[in-house]
Amino acid sequence: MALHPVLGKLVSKRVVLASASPRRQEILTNVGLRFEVVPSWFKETLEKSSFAAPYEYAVETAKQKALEVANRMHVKHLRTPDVVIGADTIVSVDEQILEKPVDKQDAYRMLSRLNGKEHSVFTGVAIIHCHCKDNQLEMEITDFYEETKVKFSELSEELLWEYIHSGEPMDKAGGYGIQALGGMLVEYVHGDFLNVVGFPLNHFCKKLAELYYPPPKHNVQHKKYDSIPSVDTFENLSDGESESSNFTEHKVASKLDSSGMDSSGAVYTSGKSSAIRTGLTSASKLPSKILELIDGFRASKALFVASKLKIFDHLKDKGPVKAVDIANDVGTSVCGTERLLDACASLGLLEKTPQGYSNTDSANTFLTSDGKYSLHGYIIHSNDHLWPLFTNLESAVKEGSRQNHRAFGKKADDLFKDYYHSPEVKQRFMAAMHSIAHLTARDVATAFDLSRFKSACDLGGCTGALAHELVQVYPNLKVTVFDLPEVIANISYFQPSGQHTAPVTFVSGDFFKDNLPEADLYILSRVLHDWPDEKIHVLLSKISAVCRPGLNVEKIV
Ligand SMILES: O=c1[nH]cc([C@@H]2O[C@H](COP(=O)(O)OP(=O)(O)OP(=O)(O)O)[C@@H](O)[C@H]2O)c(=O)[nH]1
Repeated sequence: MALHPVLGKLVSKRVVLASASPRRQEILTNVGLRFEVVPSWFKETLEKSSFAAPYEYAVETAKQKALEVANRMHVKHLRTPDVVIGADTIVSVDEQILEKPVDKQDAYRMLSRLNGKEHSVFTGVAIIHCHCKDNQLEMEITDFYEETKVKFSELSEELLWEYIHSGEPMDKAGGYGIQALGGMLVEYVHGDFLNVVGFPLNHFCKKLAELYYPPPKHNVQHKKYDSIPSVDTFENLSDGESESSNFTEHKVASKLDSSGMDSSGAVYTSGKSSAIRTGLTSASKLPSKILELIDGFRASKALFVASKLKIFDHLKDKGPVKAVDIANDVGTSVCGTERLLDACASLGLLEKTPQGYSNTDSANTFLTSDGKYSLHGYIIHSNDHLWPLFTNLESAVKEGSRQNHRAFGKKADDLFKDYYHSPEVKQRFMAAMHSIAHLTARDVATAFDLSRFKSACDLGGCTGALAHELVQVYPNLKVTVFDLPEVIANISYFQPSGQHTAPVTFVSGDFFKDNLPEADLYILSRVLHDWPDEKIHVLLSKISAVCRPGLNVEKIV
C-alpha cells in the first residue's frame, strides 16, 4: 500500500471529521490530512441489546455520527462536504459494552471490570462520500471496524482511584487513555495501538486504497486512445486503475495549459510523455499534490476574473448563453472570454453544453454578487487586496515584514485608514468580511459550546454577521459588536431583515485605544492574523485585563 497516493486522493476534497475527539484529530493531522472538524450532534443512545455483536454497535454509531453531520452541513449550512468521516470507540468485556464513564463511580466500575483481564477495543468507522445532485444529498457509505485486544495488569484499588482522580478516564472509552497515564495499566496490546486511541489509521488507509484503487478487472477492455483523451484530474494520469474507481475525482486546473486557459488537455499530454520519457514506474507516480499546488493559482485567478467581470451574475437565472453573447455584454474579447468560460467549466463553476454556458447550482448560490450566501465580496477582496500582497510573499519572508508598501505603495496602517476614507474601498472591505463571516458563522457558532455565556463581545465584528448567528444559536446570549466608528456607521446595509428584537448591540471604538465593552466572552475572529506581534500583545493584554476572575474566555481566531 503506497500511503501518500491514498491520502492524496483526499487532498482536493472537502473532508470533514465528524468527531470532537482531539485524539482522532491528531492522528489524522499527523499524517498530513487536511480536514474540517464538525463534531456530530448524534446522541450515542442506540439500543445495545439490538446488536448481535459489539462491533456492530460501534459501526452503526459511527455511521449515524457521520450521517448527522453530512445532513446538517447540506441542509443547514448549505455546504455539502465531499467526504465525512465518523468514528466510535467502545470497549467490550464479558459481553458488555463500555463507553465513556459518566462520573468517577462509573469510571471505577469500568476499570474494576477490566482489572487483570483481557478485553477488546472496537472502533467503528464510517466514510461517507457525498454528492449534491439537484439540491438532493446523495451519499455512498463505506464502513468497517477494527478490533484490538488489550490486557490490564492486576491493579490495586488505591492505584485505580489514583488514576480516576487524575481526571484522565472521563472522556475515554472504557475509562482509560492508553496513550497517557492509562498506558501504565496495560500489560499487552495485540493489534493496532491507534485503534485503541480512537482511530484505526492503518485500516482506514487500506479502505481508502480499496475505494480509490480497486483491483484491475482483467477482463475489462482498456481503452486505446487514438487521440488525447479528455481527463479531469492529474490522478487519471498517475493511477492506472482510476478509470474503474467508483468515485468522481475533483476537477482541478488540469485543463489549463501553460497560457492558463486552454482546454485541450495539454497537461495530460506533457505529463504522460514525461512519464514515458523518464520511465516513471507505478511506484513513483506523478506527484499530483505538488502539481495541483503549482497550478492552483491559475484556478484561483480564473475564478477571480470571472467574478470581477460578473460573469456569474450575467448567467444567473438564464438558460445557456453563447460565449460571443457574454463577451458582447461584458465588453471583452470573444476569444479571451471563451477561454475563460472553458476554464470555469473545467473547474466545475459553469456548465458547458453545445447551446452555451450556464451557472452551476453552487455558482448561483455563492458566486453571484447578490445572493444570500454570496462570496463575491470576499473574492473581489482576495483578488484586489490579497493577491498583490501574496505576490510579494518572497520579500515578506526575506524581510520579515508586511508588504503593503510594495503591493500598494502605502504602509499597512495608512492603508487601513484608506479603507475607511474611500467609501468604495470601505464598502468592498466590509462586503468581503461580511460575505465570509456570514457563510461560516453557523459553523463557528456551533463549533464550540458557548451556552454557559450570558454576554459576548465580538471585537472587530464588522457587520455583525457572526453576532447575529450567535444569538440565533444561543438565545440567552447578548452580543456586542465592537468596531471602528467608520464601520459601525455603515452596517445598516448588512443587517438581516425582520430581526428587530435580536440582542445584538453595536458599539464604536478602537480596540487598541478605547475601553472594551464588558462581556463574559471575547471573540477575535479574523483579527489577530492582521497585526504584528506588538499590537497583538496590546490587544490580548487589554482583554486579559477586563476579564473577570472565574469567567471563561474563549478565543475564536
Ligand atoms: O485508550 C484510549 N481509549 C479511548 C480514547 C478516546 O475515547 C473516546 C471514545 O469516545 P467516542 O468514540 O464516543 O468519541 P468522542 O470522544 O465522544 O468524540 P465523537 O465526537 O467522535 O463522538 C475517543 O475520543 C477516543 O479518542 C482515548 O483517548 N484513549
